[in-house]
Amino acid sequence: MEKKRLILIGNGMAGIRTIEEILTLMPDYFDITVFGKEPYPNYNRIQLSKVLQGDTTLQDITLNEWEWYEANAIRLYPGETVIEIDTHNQMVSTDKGKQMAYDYLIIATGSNPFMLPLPGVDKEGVTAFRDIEDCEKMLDASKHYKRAAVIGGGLLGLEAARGLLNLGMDVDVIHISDYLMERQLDIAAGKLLQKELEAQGMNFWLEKQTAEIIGKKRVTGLRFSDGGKIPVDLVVMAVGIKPNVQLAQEAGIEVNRGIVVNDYMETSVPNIYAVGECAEHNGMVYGLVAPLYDQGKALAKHICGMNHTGYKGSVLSTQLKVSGVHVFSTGLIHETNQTKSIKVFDEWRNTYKKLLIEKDRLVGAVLFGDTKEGTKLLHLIKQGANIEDYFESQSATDSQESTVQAMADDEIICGCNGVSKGTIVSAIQTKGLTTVEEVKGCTNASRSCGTCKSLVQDLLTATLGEGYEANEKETICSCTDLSRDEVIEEIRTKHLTHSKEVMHVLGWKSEEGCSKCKPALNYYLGMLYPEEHEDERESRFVNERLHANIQKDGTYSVVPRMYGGVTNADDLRTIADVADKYNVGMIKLTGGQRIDLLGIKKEDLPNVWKDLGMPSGYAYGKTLRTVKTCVGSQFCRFGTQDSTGMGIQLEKKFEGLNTPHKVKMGVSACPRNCAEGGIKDVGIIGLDGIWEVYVGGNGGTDLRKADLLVKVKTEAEVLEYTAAFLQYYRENARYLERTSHFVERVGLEMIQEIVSNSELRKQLNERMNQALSVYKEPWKEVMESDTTLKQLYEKVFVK
Ligand SMILES: Cc1cc2nc3c(=O)[nH]c(=O)nc-3n(C[C@H](O)[C@H](O)[C@H](O)COP(=O)(O)OP(=O)(O)OC[C@H]3O[C@@H](n4cnc5c(N)ncnc54)[C@H](O)[C@@H]3O)c2cc1C
Ligand SMILES: NC(=O)c1ccc[n+]([C@@H]2O[C@H](COP(=O)([O-])OP(=O)(O)OC[C@H]3O[C@@H](n4cnc5c(N)ncnc54)[C@H](O)[C@@H]3O)[C@@H](O)[C@H]2O)c1
Ligand code: SF4
Ligand code: FES
Repeated sequence: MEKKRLILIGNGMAGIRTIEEILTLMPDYFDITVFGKEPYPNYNRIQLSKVLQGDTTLQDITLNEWEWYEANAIRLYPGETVIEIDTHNQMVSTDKGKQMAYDYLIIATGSNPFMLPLPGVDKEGVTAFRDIEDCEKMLDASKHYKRAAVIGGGLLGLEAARGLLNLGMDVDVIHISDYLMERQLDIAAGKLLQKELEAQGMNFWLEKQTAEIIGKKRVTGLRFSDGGKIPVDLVVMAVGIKPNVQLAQEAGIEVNRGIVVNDYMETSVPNIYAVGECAEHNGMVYGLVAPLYDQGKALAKHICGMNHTGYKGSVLSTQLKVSGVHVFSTGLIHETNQTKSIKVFDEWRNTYKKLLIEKDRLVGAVLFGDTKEGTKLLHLIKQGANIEDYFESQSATDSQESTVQAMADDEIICGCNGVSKGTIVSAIQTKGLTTVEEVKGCTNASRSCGTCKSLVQDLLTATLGEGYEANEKETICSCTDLSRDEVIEEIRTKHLTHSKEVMHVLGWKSEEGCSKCKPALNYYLGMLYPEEHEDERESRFVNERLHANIQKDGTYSVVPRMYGGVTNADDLRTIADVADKYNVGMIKLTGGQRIDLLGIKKEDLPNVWKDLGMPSGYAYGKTLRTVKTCVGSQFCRFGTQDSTGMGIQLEKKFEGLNTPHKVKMGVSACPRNCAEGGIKDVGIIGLDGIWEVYVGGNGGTDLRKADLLVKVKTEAEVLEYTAAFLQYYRENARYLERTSHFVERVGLEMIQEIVSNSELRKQLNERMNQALSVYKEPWKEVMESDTTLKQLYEKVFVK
């Protein structure tokens, strides 16, 4: 049988999902051609926010690799735009002069960002946030400019603003309404959200209309309709989207706001369908993937000739993808004459919940601070459930794991992809799935925004029991299917010594690797072969390459080593002279008892180091940072041991050691613990005649109290046990895993068992000494290399 010719216009999320559904139903029925304006395979547009926020990379957001099109015999024309549809002859024409006939045509052209028609909107530095190109523009601008303005305080604007903050920019958000996300939240939640985002560093201008974008060639500022002005170097327009309907309109297809479709996604012209953000169903145009995927499912069934009831519209739910902020809304947001509401505001926990009820039926919900109930509420609203059903369902306990256990089989776990608990559990059981990645591949759950990932994990745990965690395989990154342990094993057995070699021999999917695997491989190779492996500086993060911390304004900070936090008058005088000579912007004492010189120009760095004549404090690296000490027995009347001396010994021994993540230490001489060892990676407390060694503490975002590893009698033993712990951590932690997470993952008992075994401890110490033996002071090394000086610091160094 001759295959039917199916053409898809738009290689985006809704169109390709429809093709996937069609392939599942009738893999060999159509001869498929896809035209995509963007020069990429189908990627996850949703994740652009995460790319901007630094949580993932552009390489990692591809949904369907080139090989997928090939394997499914799909002819893909990337970077090619369809410019005309001839509905009479059933042909399409492209901007590259191609003409192609179809039996069926699907239009999935998505939306265009709405750009306010302001004077100056075409200036350099003004961008939308819709595609990879926009994302790259922002990433690039953040390297050269400081001040960003986002126009529009909706979902997109706030996610963009968070990304720009993460990129080191100052961010103003200009919003037309009197509170944020007014289309998705009520005023109470909107105000709580504003407070939270202000605490994160965003600056808001509410009830403001932008009147003009100022600047010559490039934007330099914004003028508001009330006459006020603000200076900016980058403007991101996020004031909504417009369905991309021009092509359909010109072809005579019925268009209202979007391309008008019926329940089967049929347009007004036979054999032409529309799906996604460009389609209008029952007067609704949707801008979230969940309804678009439902449309795709309905269209696939229809085009494959299956019996079905068609698409009936969707109940929407939204979540903001900004870390540290939990907001959710679904169904009706605002009270009406017919609704009654339940509102709970917990000022102490900073949470807010509003439920809207119409004739005893739950019709809407807004959550702030705690969104655990989101999926359940969405499900109940979709079902048209009675409010009593909700109260009954609340009898489940608060823990998330028991939340999934208490869910009914038809409850939705992944809102974006419409995947129910029953589907996931059955796939785990019948297909032997053991990881989130496998569940994603098999059911699509967690394939879009990713917010349901933890629920999928809970379902795996609930279904597989204790065995799940042991089974979960986390690959290093999407360049490989191998886990960290597998890669290390292969490096060891095949004696691979360079990252490129590892990627080549182990069949990396991308030749160059990505920002996740490159520094990780460099670390693993250095850890395995400290003497043989030559550090691959180019794969390190910028601060480590330059041996200084880059600051918001593009200058650097310099922190010289100050062993145990002890200094002297000569060193202080030298530091003062350097500060004067190089116009240091600020001299600041750090939390780790050192002196930070801030505001130094990149080209001055080598000369600053030379004039200081002190070793690098490594305030920028994945290595030992500081050893904070208390004054101890020498001066303090409570001191039982020489904590300062002990700290200096530790710092001198372990300085420059490459570790999976930064390592901080603290040494105190009595339980008052003035050096705060309880929140350090290694904390030492001196008591009468003994030293306690604590590990795995953290004082940062994931606050964790350190665990007591061992009690010893001598300073030599402190050094020996610390070395054994650190070497065990170096050899077994994942790259970028802090000791706090490592200790939790591996378990304190296991670590105690290893380091208390004298033979294993001896071996760990030997390997540690080998690693330490190759240490070279980095600032000195840079100053001795003309090539590095020229390549990295751009100015000839005065030797
Ligand atoms: C930064 C960001 C974050 C988001 N976050 C979320 C989220 O968390 N949750 C959520 O549900 N939704 C989110 N969305 C919205 C979601 O991405 C969209 O709803 C979804 O991508 C729409 O899919 P679509 O296929 O209709 O359109 P698109 O994905 O835009 O695909 C349309 C494609 O068609 C191409 N095209 C257009 N005209 C032509 C032509 N004439 N010829 C050939 N090709 C053409 C376009 O270039 C585009 O590649 C987000 C959007 C953005 C921009
Ligand atoms: N987490 C998510 O689900 C997510 C994230 C990003 C984007 N998206 C989707 O992408 C699309 C675009 O998002 P969006 O935030 O641009 O659309 P939106 O329509 O949700 O929000 C636009 C916001 O801009 C404001 N605005 C309008 N005109 C303005 C003006 N002149 N000055 C200042 N503010 C003005 C509006 O009041 C509104 O709050 C939407 O469909 C959205 O659902 C979803
Ligand atoms: S920890 Fe104890 S010994 Fe050290 S400074 Fe504080 S009180 Fe004194
Ligand atoms: S809820 Fe978005 S991917 Fe599952």
